[in-house]
Amino acid sequence: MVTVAYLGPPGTFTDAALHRLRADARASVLLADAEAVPAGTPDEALAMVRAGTADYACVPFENSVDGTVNPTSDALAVGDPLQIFAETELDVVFAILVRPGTAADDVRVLRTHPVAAAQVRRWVGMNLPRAHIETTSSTAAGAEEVAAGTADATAAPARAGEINGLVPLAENVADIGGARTRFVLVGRPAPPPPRTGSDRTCVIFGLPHEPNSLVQALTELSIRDIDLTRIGSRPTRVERFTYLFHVDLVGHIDDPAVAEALVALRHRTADLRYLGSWPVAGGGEAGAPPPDRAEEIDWLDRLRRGEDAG
Ligand SMILES: O=C(O)C(=O)C[C@]1(C(=O)O)C=C[C@@H](O)C=C1
Repeated sequence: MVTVAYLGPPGTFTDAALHRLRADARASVLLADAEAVPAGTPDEALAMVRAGTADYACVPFENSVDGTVNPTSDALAVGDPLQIFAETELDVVFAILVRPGTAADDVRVLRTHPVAAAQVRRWVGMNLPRAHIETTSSTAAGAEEVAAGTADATAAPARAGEINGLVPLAENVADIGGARTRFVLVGRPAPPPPRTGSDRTCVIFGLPHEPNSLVQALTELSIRDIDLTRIGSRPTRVERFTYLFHVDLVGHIDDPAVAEALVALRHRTADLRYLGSWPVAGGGEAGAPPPDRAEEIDWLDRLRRGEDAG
């Protein structure tokens, strides 16, 4: 039986993302009849995969308002290598959940996930004037705390309220409309899903403290017309003030341009970690796909065979 760890408890956005992955034709092949096991943090879910107590982990990866989900990125960057096999995206809107009978004026402590807090802070400031926002491990953990009486309110998916016997003070709350979060399905290294023509590849690497090292690494992508969709740096936490670069690019390891760029990046960077190539959510557009160079590769093959290359 396949086991999939996810950022729980039940009722989180990640729980909803896992449901969506189960319904996705490609990801459902990996997740058929999978047993879902809640974990307290992305790190814990990924550690279960590394330890072999789970086959996959479903974790939040990137939010359109708050950016990269750092606890996930940091956990992917160190420890035994892991690989991303699928992604899904969810619209993120919040219900402000309270125990029945709580009025807006009664809310002193609102506890929710830090990424959720970043998306409702303005609304809370305007509508819950006495509330102080504190952070907790997930939105649904916030809902459990409200049910237990250790917080007065949370910002969470409406389903977290149904599960925990809470009621909404407000629904469809979001400081910036149209926010989305991207979630990924992570497993131990294995052949990536086949190239679809609308794929993403993720790498993490270190760079020597030398002039131009970042420019040179990025030039390996730009000269091959490879589109970057996300770049960030995070402290290595090993040596003070040294960083790892996290890069998402458009294309698949089986795209010749991406394969060449990976070889070149491996040469120019330190500790390059390949985090996988996988189809973009919903078969949507990833961005400009890398050129396929089919004509040039054919030309090279003909040269190798000693044929008239033209
Ligand atoms: O706490 C949850 O419900 C989560 O699934 C985590 C998470 C995140 O890390 O971004 C997911 C989506 C929302 O952006 C807020 C929180």
